[in-house]
Amino acid sequence: MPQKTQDTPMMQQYQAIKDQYPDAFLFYRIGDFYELFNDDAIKGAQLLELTLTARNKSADDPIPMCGVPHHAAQSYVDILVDQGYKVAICEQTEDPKQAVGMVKREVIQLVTPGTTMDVRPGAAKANNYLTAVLPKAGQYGFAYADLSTGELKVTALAHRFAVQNELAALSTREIVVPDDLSDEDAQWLGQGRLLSPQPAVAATAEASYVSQDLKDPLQTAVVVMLMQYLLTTQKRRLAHIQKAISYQPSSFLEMDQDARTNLDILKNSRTGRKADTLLSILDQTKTAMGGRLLKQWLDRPLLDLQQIKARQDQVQDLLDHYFERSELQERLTKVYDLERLAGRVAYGNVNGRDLIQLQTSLDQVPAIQDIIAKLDDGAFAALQQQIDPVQDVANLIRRAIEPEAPISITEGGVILQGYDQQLDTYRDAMANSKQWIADLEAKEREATGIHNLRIRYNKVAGYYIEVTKGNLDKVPEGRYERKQTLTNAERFSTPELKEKETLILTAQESATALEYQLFQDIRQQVQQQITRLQKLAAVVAALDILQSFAVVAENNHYVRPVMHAGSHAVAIHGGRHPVVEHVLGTQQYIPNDVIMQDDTDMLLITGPNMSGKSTYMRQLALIVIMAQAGCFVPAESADLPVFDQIFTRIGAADNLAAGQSTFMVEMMEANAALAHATASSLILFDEIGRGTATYDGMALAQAIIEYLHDHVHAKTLFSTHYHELTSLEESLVKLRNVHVGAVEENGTLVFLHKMLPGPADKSYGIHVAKLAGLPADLLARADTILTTLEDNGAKKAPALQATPQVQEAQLSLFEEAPAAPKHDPLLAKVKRFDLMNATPMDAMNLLYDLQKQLKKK
Ligand SMILES: Nc1ncnc2c1ncn2[C@@H]1O[C@H](COP(=O)(O)OP(=O)(O)OP(=O)(O)O)[C@@H](O)[C@H]1O
Repeated sequence: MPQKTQDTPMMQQYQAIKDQYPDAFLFYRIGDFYELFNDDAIKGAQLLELTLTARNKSADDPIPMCGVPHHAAQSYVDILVDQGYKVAICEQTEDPKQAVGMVKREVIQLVTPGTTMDVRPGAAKANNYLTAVLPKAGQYGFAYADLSTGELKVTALAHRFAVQNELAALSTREIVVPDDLSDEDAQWLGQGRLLSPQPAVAATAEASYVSQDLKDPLQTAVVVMLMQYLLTTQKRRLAHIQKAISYQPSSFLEMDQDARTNLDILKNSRTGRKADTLLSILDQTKTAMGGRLLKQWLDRPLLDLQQIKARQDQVQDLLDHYFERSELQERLTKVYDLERLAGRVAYGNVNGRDLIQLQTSLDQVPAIQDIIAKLDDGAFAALQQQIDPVQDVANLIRRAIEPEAPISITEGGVILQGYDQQLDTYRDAMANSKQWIADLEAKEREATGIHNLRIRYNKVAGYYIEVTKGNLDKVPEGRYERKQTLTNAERFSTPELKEKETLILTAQESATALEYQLFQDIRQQVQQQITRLQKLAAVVAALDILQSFAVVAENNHYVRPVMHAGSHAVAIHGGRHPVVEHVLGTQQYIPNDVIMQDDTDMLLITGPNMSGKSTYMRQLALIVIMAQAGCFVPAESADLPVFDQIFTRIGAADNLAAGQSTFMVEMMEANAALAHATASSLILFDEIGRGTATYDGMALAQAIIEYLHDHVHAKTLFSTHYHELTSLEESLVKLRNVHVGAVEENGTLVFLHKMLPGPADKSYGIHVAKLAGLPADLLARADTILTTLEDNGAKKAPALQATPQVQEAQLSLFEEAPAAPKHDPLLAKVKRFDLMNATPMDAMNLLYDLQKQLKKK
């Protein structure tokens, strides 16, 4: 009976390996291909658009199969990992020629979304963070690492909300979790992310090393868990992973997930791309490291006043020194990605060209030091001291590595002449022998009188003397040994030529082997210095950001904000939204003040849609973030406190996919602010309550305003279209009304995008309807209803204490239908008005009149 296909030795080996990686695609190497089998093949063929074939097609049990050529495998792996899958790379670990029976195979690496080292263009300026979350006794150990740069950070978080904020900040795609994670935790952690369970195992030497500075057992445990996962997937020593640094999210300006999305800091919330974000405006960095660090600075702005001022001093200094700044930029453009080069050195996949890039980068450092020395040493003294130029590594590479080194490190040509005596001896032997052969050719030509006699080399025949057919009669008898006959020529050898050939070939083989060994040795030496290289990379990255801030400040006319402690007062004059200003052009953008001294905690912003309320609110938050990141800000002047947190509820963010209604999300976000904000926080609430029926929405909005005003005291911008809320200014001492100005020009309403004191004129809505071309009698009817409503008591928001009158007002507030109007001379005037024959301007005049008289009342 024929053997079943699934039972062949190869398929048995395949299955044994596959069983160890049930949740990964197994790329199984056969010759020049990686093959996928069974379910992997069916799914893989679909995802990778490959042709699905079968192994042993004619058998009863053909096996589904598809494959990719090994040299193109990387891009296929990237596609799968991009979509959130894992890929196990299984190689042949012995030479098939030497194998007895089945060729040995082993998985050499498990590529996962959180561990992939994406080398595609554009990926350089982004970190790929693998996160680990370890819940224990109501707390969460939280660690993250970037495998390509070796960065490793850890913290302990007290609640889910904080974990979610951190996950959002890091845009993490994969979370390592304990293998006994509860279903409930798996549910919320796993939303849109891959969860990779890791069994608890004793810490290896590497895991102990990276966690050795940590004091908190939970933080140690989560770092060990993360490191063990890295070691199991990468299957090699990871010398470049840095010792874990413990941090507290609360030592930076914290932003909730909604704030990060809504403020378009790193990603545009509509497009998901970098264009039209704060990052895109501020990123004039020259190095990939600077680009990555800038994201971190914007993600985690500072709280420490001294640190903020220190950055500002440096930016100012670079602004004042134009020539030094240009020189610095020029140097920085020649610095390659030191962090990732260091990572590749540790990883063992560095080649000669990478080392040359490392040297070129290090060659810039002494010049950079000179430039900094010319700047104000007050601002740069600390940074200057931190620079270790690591010139020993640069010198080693300069002495050892061929500047035009080939990509391969196994075929020679990588190590420079003069670096190693033994290598030089081999090379001399090769060179001398080649000269000897050239001399032999001349000698033989003379001896035989064959002018076109040639000595040549090819891989199959080795060195040989070639004589064309016509000259064969001149070949000396006995001394030449026939090797090969061609149509037009004969090839010969001589004993002395054979001897030289052996000498040359062994010298070449020895030289190549020695070169490889020397290269590994140099790599080892560089690897010893990885920590120093990583430190240098961090300083260069910071310098790069500072010059970027200076360039942006100069080009965009930003000013240095004055930062103060001890009060939460805000005074921004002529503030601008950095991104909208960029999109509209400076000419088009209308600057606005934000003045909230100690007597004001809240600005209640009224104004119609599209008038610029959200832009105004976002503008404040972005100026705060920029200031606390150390950057200058788009304003004529800015005097700011240091905020501890930013909360936002802006726009119609819906989370329907997660099964929550828009209004529920709105309330949850509002709640996050109410629960966690302090007097040092900034809150932006845009039209809270509009997600539900008018009256309960308005009631909630008012209650939220009152709560924030009385209990939280955070600086708050609250925009609303409930005009009634503007009367709260009378009862809440720290609330001020502001509105967006508008003028009527030639019968149309034009928004000025200018914030002005006081509440908005409430009939804007009807004006806008008029602009939209609604019928005149409909508009007139709306006018009438408006007056009726207003008169009916819905005009004023209920006061704080529920006196009998107020209770009455509250009741009428919740009545659905307007009651009949009472007698009033103003109403009489409206009644008399001849709507059908009035111009829009007449209507405006009437309204103006009515309002004036009402205000007098
Ligand atoms: N200060 C400004 N100067 C110039 N144009 C502005 C300014 N502020 C806003 N705009 C323009 O007005 C448009 C609408 O602004 P924004 O979205 O802030 O309005 P809004 O009042 O919040 O509207 P909605 O209530 O519909 O969200 C913006 O896209 C921008 O083009």
